[in-house]
Amino acid sequence: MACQHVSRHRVEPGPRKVVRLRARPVGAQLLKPRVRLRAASREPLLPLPEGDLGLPVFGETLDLILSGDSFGSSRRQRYGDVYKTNILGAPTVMVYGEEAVRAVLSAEDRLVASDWPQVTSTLVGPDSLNLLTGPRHGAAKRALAEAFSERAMRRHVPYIARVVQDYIARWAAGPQPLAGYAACQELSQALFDVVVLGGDGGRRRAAMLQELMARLQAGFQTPPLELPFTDYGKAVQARRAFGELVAEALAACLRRNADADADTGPNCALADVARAAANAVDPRQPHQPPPQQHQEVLLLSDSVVCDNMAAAFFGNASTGPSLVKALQFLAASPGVLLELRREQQEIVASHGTEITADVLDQMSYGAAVAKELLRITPAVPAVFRVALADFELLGRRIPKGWRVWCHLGDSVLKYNKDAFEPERWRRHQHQQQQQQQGQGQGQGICADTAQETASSASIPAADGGGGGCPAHRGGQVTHGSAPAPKVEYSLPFGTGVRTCLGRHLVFSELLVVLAVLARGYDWRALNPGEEWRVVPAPAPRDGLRVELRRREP
Ligand code: HEM
Repeated sequence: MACQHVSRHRVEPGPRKVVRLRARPVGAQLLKPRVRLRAASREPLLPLPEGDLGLPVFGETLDLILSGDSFGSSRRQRYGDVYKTNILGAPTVMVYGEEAVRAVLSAEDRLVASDWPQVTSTLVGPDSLNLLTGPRHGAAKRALAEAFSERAMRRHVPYIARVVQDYIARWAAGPQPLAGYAACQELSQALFDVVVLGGDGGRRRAAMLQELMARLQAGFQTPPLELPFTDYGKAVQARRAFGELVAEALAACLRRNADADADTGPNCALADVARAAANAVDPRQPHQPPPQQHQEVLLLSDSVVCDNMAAAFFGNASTGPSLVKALQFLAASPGVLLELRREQQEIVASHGTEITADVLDQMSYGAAVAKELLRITPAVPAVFRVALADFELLGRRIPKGWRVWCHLGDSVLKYNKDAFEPERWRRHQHQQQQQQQGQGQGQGICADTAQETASSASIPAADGGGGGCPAHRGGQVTHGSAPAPKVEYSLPFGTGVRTCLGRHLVFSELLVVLAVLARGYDWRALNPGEEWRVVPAPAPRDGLRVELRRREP
């Protein structure tokens, strides 16, 4: 969803104050704030980024559509990590490179803001995380965070495993070849149903959710003409139907929450949110302590909850494309699959056959594969912002009102040309460990590194960063003696205050899928080199047909 929209913004002419947005070498961020904002500078106007604004009105839109990912790679090569273009009449700055992307995304609400089309308010919701800004966004995110936290997701792992096992067993028993992409989308909806909505995850509900999602997505790609037979009108109806589904699920959750003795398994995320809402004290009522300074209060009314379940539902649309990459890239990499199988054999020998959170913790190779699946052909190639003020980035002036596209990894320029190489994450982890030993534990180690080494299978970085210690991601190591080789950057879940809410869910699902496939199945892709398209959303061009069967014991 993050890449589905285009909107126009007024560009104000003339000289203005420029705020300096520094992209620091990432290692230096361990000690100092990542972005240093200077008071508005009086110095002469900085140059705009290099690049071409193209034809009047159309800009370079046609070129972007026709040349696909070579549009970005050729320009990045020519102009560097920050260049200007014009997409659909809106001057746009393309930003690449971990340092620059992090710098921009950490200036959310001060120098940049999320850039969503107006229909988002109708098709997702005015109180969704996507549209909320500033303290209200922070308040909503805090209220939702626990329900989607790593701790909460650990409880769901056995249930995720049951759904994944059922679906994959059904795929293997069904007609071959299997349409892998559609099957993975259905699986991702079933998992959303179980974990988020508390549904049964059955095929009927998964298909219904997928149908609703297809209509909603189509609504973003057509003129907002709300008639019963237009795509937009159907999308509005789909959003209403989703709202009713959430209302039913919420009522069921409240009944379940009230019946504390019932043994109904773990709360779904919606039930956790409903419970948090019920326990929240309204500080606007008399005799309640006032909210802390600068803390916005956002009571989780039913409509706020519903809008954010819709936001989660949209976010979940990126999961199917990520799961199907497991089928494609493992089929094409027998060595990786062999290593995964070996790891699973060891885990089964020591932990038995059940798949739990503790089992996922043991999947250090599986975690490397999952990170690589998130890195390669990323499901969300870029996130979109608009500049709220003039600011400086890498010596260039980004004018107020311009759109800013932040690309989430080097892999975005290598769709269909990139190498699938989970080993890079093991090398990376090894480097981190060496760094830690060289420096003494706990000294100058960033949170990303600490989290990765605490649990080898843990999700990358609390801010969604995919690469662990930044000192290894930006190329130049700044807190060790010897420079490490340049490592590609990968921020599949974004970074900053808008980091993906569902990242722990996605990572758990990916690990479970890897474990189930490696333990019990053989498969081959009919077209192992099948290319991916990027527009309107990343997906294998022909739906990835695979022949899948249970392994002989
Ligand atoms: C592989 C799957 C996924 C990928 C690659 C992904 C990626 C992202 C990215 C890059 C962002 C940041 C957007 C921005 O900065 O503008 C984001 C935000 C978000 N994601 Fe995900 N996502 C995935 C799955 C999910 C799932 C499963 C959920 C819900 C359960 C979810 C819910 C959200 C929400 C609500 C936001 C908005 C956060 C905010 O604005 O504060 N996502 N996602």
